[in-house]
Amino acid sequence: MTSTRAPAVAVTGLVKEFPGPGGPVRAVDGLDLVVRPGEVVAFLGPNGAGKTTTLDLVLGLTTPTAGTVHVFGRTPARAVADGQVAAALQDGGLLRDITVRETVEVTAALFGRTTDVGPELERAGIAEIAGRRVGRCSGGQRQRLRFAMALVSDPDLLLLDEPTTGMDVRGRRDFWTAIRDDAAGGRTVVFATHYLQEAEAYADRIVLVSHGRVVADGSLAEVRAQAGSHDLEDVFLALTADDGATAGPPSTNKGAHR
Ligand SMILES: Nc1ncnc2c1ncn2[C@@H]1O[C@H](COP(=O)(O)OP(=O)(O)OP(=O)(O)O)[C@@H](O)[C@H]1O
Repeated sequence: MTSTRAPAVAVTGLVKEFPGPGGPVRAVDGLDLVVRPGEVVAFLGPNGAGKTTTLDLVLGLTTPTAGTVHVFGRTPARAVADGQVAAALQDGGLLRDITVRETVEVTAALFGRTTDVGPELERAGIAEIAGRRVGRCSGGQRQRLRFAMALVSDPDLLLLDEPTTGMDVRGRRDFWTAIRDDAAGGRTVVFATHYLQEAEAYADRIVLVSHGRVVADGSLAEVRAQAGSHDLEDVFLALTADDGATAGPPSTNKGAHR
């Protein structure tokens, strides 16, 4: 990891529109966000709020309709190419016919790394299934594999989109222990989740988005105070009250145009 004084993420006036049959769909609608190095930030919001789209923009996977994104003061593309930012995404493509170890080795090779990937396999809790073909891995094991792949470049910033979906109880506990250890070592982590208890337990800061905008941002205590409730679920429901009517079902078109 390298150290730098620029914000880990600096997003200003971010807008992303996708073409839709009834006109453009505004997935991100003027989002501002600054993440400081070393923070662990939970990105919360209802289905369709724009979380994944924002993470994709920070990774440079899509280009903004308007606004700017900087990662450690650089373009996302530059930061990704240098391995300064890495991600474990929900639907990152995996090759079914190679093994878990080979998958991580291929990822490491992309960064010119030839050293053993054993430490990453250990850290992600998949050393014991290193020889298993990806196609035979469970959903939770694939999530762990995506995590191992994200670790190979020793990124300063880790973006995680619903990282523990499909993981069992021990898997979640081990995963968050690894993440907190990383954060203690200086790594910045931004994770999107629907598990509010994970946000409460593991994030330094909570950013709640609704309709592509930030509607609450602060420590758990600050966000609770903003909504006047001690219960994060109540806070979430109060601050996203108008989402249910418009957000519709979980976005099923993820990746369709990406
Ligand atoms: N490639 C795309 N083409 C068209 N619309 C899209 C595309 N990607 C996302 N959208 C739309 O943009 C909005 C935001 O989607 P996004 O996936 O960012 O939400 P999310 O907060 O990650 O949701 P979830 O919690 O369901 O994962 C949704 O209305 C979605 O349907």
